Amino acid sequence: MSSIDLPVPVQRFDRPIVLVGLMGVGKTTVGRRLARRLGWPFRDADHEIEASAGRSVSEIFADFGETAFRDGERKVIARLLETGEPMVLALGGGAFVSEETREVVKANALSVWLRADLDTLMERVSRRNTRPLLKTENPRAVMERLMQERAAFYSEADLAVDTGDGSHGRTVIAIIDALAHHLTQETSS
Ligand SMILES: Nc1ncnc2c1ncn2[C@@H]1O[C@H](COP(=O)(O)OP(=O)(O)OP(=O)(O)O)[C@@H](O)[C@H]1O
Ligand SMILES: O=C(O)C1=C[C@@H](O)[C@@H](O)[C@H](O)C1
Ligand SMILES: [Mg+2]
Repeated sequence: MSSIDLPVPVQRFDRPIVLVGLMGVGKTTVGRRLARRLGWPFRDADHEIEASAGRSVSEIFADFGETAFRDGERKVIARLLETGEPMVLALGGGAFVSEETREVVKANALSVWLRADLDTLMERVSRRNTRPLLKTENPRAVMERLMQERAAFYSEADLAVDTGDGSHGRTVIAIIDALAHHLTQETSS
């Protein structure tokens, strides 16, 4: 499929698209596919921090602490979005909690909150043991708490898309449909 098959408002859209949401919801894997579908570059805030620190996210948490990770996260996201280049950018799960990051995203990009229920999230995060916040006795309780604490921040995103229990491909289509709808409403208002 080429970009010509995309809805016209989406073909014309040229601002960065930022994916937000909880760990395991699909920001990285869906974001990469969405970028491919749009013919745009894909960036992932976690991967950018890892590349600049020369360490994994878990190692950064262990060696420098969460506060240092959050500082680096804010800087990386601001630097990526300052360029104004069209890209799909997957944020780390906690990045949108920062007011500074929410402001940078609002000024430079369109944001999409990817959602899933607790059971789906726990099933998805169980596939890889790379998330320092979930290396605890009761990761489900941590996820449930983060879900409650962060909902108000995520709800500031421009769009919300349920990832359901379907495939990555279906989520990409749902994002493109929601974007087309949003852009059509924006131009008619
Ligand atoms: N829509 C989907 N349907 C089915 N499986 C999915 C879907 N989205 C993501 N997954 C799977 O869930 C797992 C977690 O996805 P991913 O790593 O993209 O999450 P993330 O939001 O980037 O998490 P983190 O915030 O920890 O980086 C992966 O195994 C991925 O293949
Ligand atoms: O939800 C979070 O706070 C996190 C999500 C991941 O993407 C990483 O940024 C890190 O593991 C922290
Ligand atoms: Mg990710």
